[in-house]
Amino acid sequence: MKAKKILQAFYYAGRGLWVVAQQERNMKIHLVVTVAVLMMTLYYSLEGWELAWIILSTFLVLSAEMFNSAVEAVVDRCGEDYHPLAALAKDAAAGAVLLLALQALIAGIVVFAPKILVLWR
Ligand SMILES: Nc1ncnc2c1ncn2[C@@H]1O[C@H](COP(=O)(O)OP(=O)(O)OP(=O)(O)O)[C@@H](O)[C@H]1O
Repeated sequence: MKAKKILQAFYYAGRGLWVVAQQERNMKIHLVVTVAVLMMTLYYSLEGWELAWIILSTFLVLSAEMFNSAVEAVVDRCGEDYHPLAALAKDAAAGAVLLLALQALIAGIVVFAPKILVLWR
């Protein structure tokens, strides 16, 4: 009985990932970037700490986008009419994604830029 509940929770979580990946344009962009970063990670041999930063940054951005989609859905469920609090909720959630995307960009530059520059020299 308990095992069934746990499996069900995984199913709902997986369904959430699947639906957001299918419906949200920004999540599709994040996933394309994730595949590109994965390919770069396989191409360049990364140190343990570099790999840890890339994996952490990637998962943080994807998770933030999931939360952003959740906030958007809840706000839209509350009503379509304009409300400053609805704007604040959506803008703040989008801001969180932006902050983590910037952090991921910086981590990507710190890790990959030296390796790419070596190839150009
Ligand atoms: N009900 C609302 N009341 C006030 N402002 C809103 C409302 N809905 C959306 N907005 C404003 O419009 C912006 C864009 O909202 P929208 O729901 O289109 O999200 P989005 O970021 O474009 O996401 P997506 O297009 O991926 O669903 C919000 O960040 C917010 O500033």
